[in-house]
Amino acid sequence: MRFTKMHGAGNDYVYVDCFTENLDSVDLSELSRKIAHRHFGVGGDGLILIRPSEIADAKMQMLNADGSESEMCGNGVRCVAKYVFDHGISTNAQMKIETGAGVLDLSLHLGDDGKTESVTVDMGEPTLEAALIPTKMVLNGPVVDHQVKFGGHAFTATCVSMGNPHCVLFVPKASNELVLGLGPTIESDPRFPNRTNVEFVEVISADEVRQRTWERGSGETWACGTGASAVCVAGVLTGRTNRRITNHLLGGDLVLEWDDSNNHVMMTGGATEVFSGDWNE
Ligand SMILES: N[C@@H](CCC[C@H](N)C(=O)O)C(=O)O
Repeated sequence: MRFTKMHGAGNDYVYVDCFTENLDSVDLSELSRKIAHRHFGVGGDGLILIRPSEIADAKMQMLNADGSESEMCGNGVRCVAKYVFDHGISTNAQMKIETGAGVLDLSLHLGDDGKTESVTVDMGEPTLEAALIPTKMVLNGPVVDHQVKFGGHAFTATCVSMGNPHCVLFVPKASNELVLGLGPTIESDPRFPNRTNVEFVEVISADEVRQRTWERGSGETWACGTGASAVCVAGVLTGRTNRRITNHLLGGDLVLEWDDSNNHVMMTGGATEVFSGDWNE
C-alpha cells in the first residue's frame, strides 16, 4: 500500500490515496493503530484516507492513533486539499472536501512552483448547545466559562463543537502537569459522553494565544486545527480575544477568524508533504 506522510503545523498523519488504493477489505482501525505507531510503524497522529466523493473534489476519512474515527480534522483537511491539487486529482484551487462534519470550502494559496503552500478553510459554524457537542456539563444551553473541577483542579471551561468536541481551558501556563497529567483525565471525563479534545490556552494579547492540545484518541499533538478554531470562538465568547487571532501551537502558527457576518470560522495554515513509501504489513 502506497502512503504519503504529511503534516499541518506539525500535526502529522499517514495519508492513503484511495483514488488508487483499495482498502475495502482492510480493518481501518487496526491499520491506523499500526501505521501511526511511532516505533513499530510509519509514525503519526493517525491515519487519513483521501477518497473519491460524489459531491466534492474529494472526501476525507480520519482515524486517530488509537483507531477511533473522528468527524473532522482541521490540519488534515488542509493536507488533503494540498494532496488532491498537487497530485492532479483536482485542478480547482478553490475546492470542496467532504468530511464527517459536512462539505467544506477551501482556498489554496500556491507558491512560485505552482504547489500548495498554505490553505484557508471555511470551518463552518461552531456548535455551542451542550447536548450537541456533546457534554453533560450543563443540561441545556452553551457552556461558557463554566466553573468546573477536573482531577481536583479548578478551571473555567468553554465547550465548542467544530464538528468534533472541544473543551477549551484558559490557563496562566499550559504546563506538562496540566497537558500530560490532566489531559487524559479530561478526555475521558463522564461529562463528555463521546470523550473530548482538550485545549490548554495562554492568552498573550487580544490578538494572540498559545495553545497546547490533548487530542481525543491521539494524546498530545503539535497542533489541532479544529481545536484552534474552537479556541478562537471561546476567546470571543469569554471576552478574552478579538475575532481574528494568531494561535501559536507547538508545531507552528494558525490564523483564525470568527466572521460575525456569517458565523463561520476561517482557518489559514500551512500544509507540507514530507515523504512517500510502501507499507508492506
Ligand atoms: N488534529 C485534528 C483533530 C483530529 C481529531 C480529534 N482527535 C478527534 O478525535 O476529534 C485537527 O487538526 O482538527
